[in-house]
Amino acid sequence: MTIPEVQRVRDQRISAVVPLMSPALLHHELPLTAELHDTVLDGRRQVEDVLNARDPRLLVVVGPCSVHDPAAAGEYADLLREQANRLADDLLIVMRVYFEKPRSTVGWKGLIMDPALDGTGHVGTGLRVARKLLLEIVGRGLPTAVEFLDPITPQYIADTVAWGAIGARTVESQVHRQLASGLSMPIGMKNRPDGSISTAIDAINAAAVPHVFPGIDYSGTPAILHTTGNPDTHLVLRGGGGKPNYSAADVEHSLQLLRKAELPERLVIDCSHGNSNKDHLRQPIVVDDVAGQVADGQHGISGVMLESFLEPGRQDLGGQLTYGQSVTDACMGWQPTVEVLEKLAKASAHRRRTARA
Ligand SMILES: O=C[C@H](O)[C@H](O)COP(=O)(O)O
Ligand SMILES: C=C(OP(=O)(O)O)C(=O)O
Repeated sequence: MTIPEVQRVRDQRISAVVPLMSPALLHHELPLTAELHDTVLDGRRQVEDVLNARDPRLLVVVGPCSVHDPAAAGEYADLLREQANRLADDLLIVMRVYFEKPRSTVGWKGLIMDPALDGTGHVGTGLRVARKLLLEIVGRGLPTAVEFLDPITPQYIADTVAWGAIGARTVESQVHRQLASGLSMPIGMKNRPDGSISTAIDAINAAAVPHVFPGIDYSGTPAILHTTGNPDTHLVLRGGGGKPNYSAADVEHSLQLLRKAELPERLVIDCSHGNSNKDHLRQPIVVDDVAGQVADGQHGISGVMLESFLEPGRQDLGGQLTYGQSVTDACMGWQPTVEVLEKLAKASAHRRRTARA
């Protein structure tokens, strides 16, 4: 085939191809120092210990729905760090530092895909900004959590992450299950947006075993990746299908499904999304219920997820932005977040004390 013939069939809907630095180049520019490396490993070990009941604390994955302004996320991390230290006997606090947003249809896809927030899609800049912020947050001693959405991005940032999620919209995808099987940290599998829990259980089983699939290596070269399987995946209940699924009966039902599938009986409850009907004012109501279950000795609840930022609510992109307010889902403001964390710490302390007695 001549080159013009190839060009008539190839890349017919690609309007531009822009070079992107390799993961190795970005790591060289923004390295994970030996000290930060130990902090990441320690954060992952603590999450694993909570999930495997070697540590009686409650895992709390908390932070903005998405990062759109690294300065505001950094300020939030400073505040959260104080709470993480203060409540460390009872809670293992991990900050949501979410850069990739899966959309139901279309919308802003997060800071990695669109760091200028205007659809220009400077992914190289997005990866650089994301890695820099993750390193800064790890440098404050806070473990970080992200959703892994694109199968290429983990090579650029996953070394900074202590807990990862496969989201409700991708939990049925083989690509994401394969990815989870090779990721180095515990991964939460969310129930599907229609509420299906069995799909997340299938994902846990699929990610637990080795897979072979094409991807890129650290140098950015196409490679066939052979994974070992991830033993630290777990269910995340986020509500769905128009119904919440955080009640004591829902939790018991999910634990039964896990038992039937011969999987560890542990789960995380996302107090936002389908469990709050995306109303940030409902998150504390969900927390009240979940804290009650924990205090009553429900050991199947390993953790909770909260969406929280400096300012309550949400705003649309496009106009003058309010500092510290979410541009995706509505978040609790800072003060209610502190109150909710205290409530969860008390519940966790009570569960630990009564288990010992
Ligand atoms: O967490 C954020 C959103 O719930 C998710 O990205 C889907 O958002 P959308 O339904 O507004 O697209
Ligand atoms: C998109 C998210 O959640 P879900 O996949 O549950 O909708 C999220 O946690 O940001």
